[in-house]
Amino acid sequence: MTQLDIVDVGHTYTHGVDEERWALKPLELTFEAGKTYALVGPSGCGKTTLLNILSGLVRPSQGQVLFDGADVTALPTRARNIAQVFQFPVIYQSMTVYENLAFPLQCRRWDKARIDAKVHQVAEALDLDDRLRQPARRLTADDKQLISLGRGLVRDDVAAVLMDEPLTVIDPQLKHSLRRKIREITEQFRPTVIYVTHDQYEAMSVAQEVLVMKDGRAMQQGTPEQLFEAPSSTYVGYFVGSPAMNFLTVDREARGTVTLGGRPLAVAWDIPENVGEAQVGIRPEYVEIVTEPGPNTFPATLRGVRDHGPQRVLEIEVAGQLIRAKVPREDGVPASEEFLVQLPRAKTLPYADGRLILQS
Ligand SMILES: Nc1ncnc2c1ncn2[C@@H]1O[C@H](COP(=O)(O)OP(=O)(O)OP(=O)(O)O)[C@@H](O)[C@H]1O
Repeated sequence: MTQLDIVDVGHTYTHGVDEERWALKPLELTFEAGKTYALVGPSGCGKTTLLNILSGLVRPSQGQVLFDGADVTALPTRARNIAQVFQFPVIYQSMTVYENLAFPLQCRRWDKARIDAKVHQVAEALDLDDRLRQPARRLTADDKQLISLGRGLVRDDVAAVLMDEPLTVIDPQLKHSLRRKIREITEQFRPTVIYVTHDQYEAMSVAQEVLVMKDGRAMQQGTPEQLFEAPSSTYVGYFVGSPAMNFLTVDREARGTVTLGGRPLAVAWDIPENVGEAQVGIRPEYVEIVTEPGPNTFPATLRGVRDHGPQRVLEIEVAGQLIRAKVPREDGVPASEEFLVQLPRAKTLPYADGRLILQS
């Protein structure tokens, strides 16, 4: 496993356009050895461009790519010792599962006994050990994707495993178990993994660190918990979490205090006076339905109810603005359309001009 560094790397597919229009604006990133990272963002945000720069398929317009400190920017893909898992499983159809897993090791001239031990170790982790003698073409798409991943894992010296939307062709009911399996085996084998997806739920469930991208820029990198608890921008707050984070426009009063619909609102930390348009963000999971008035309680009106798996999402109007509360389904629906909500102070974060105000 290898650390990958992106040093001032930027890319444009069209020469001569100004940097604002580059597919990837110059950025610095470190992918630590042995960790799984997800690159997530909407279509066209630059995820594949970044992945292709790491694999060597695209030579960046500027900057350097370092593998354990060595400059690989000019090296082609085959010289980078990476494993790739694509949207569609790429396996040797005419070979058995065993032969597919053994092939990269035969190319490296490992001896038979060592190959055999390694193939069995990886096949067991992938739950494919009972199908080693089967032709690989007979396997289902999710098992074929596991073989693609396994072919990277058998190589102890692989620098990184790059995965590009690997669940695209997987049946929805199998996606959940394949996500879990990928997480388990990357934790066991600890390769450096860069996993591209446009699905924030997939990113949060597979990766230890998630990089949220927008318009060729890295918006925030952090653990799933950091992105959930403290999105650095309203964009990340909307993009990560389901339903999205609530953002409410508030009024600033003297000495950094704020009001919502004319009532005082205590926020996690103070808002300096010199910031732009102020909002507060609160996750639907933290909005509470209460019966007694108290700190940070506001009159609310129920506007809609949606079921969300074992949870229920209440659409609520507070101070003329629509927010969502996510509550356990067994809690039922408030008896009256008019009730009180509480926005717990510690979970109510201040934003100005779309950016989280940093705690001073
Ligand atoms: N070969 C290319 N030639 C010209 N422009 C390209 C090329 N590949 C990508 N782009 C452009 O670069 C930008 C980033 O594209 P990229 O494919 O990296 O985004 P993405 O986040 O991976 O999107 P998707 O999820 O749709 O694949 C987009 O505006 C896209 O149109």
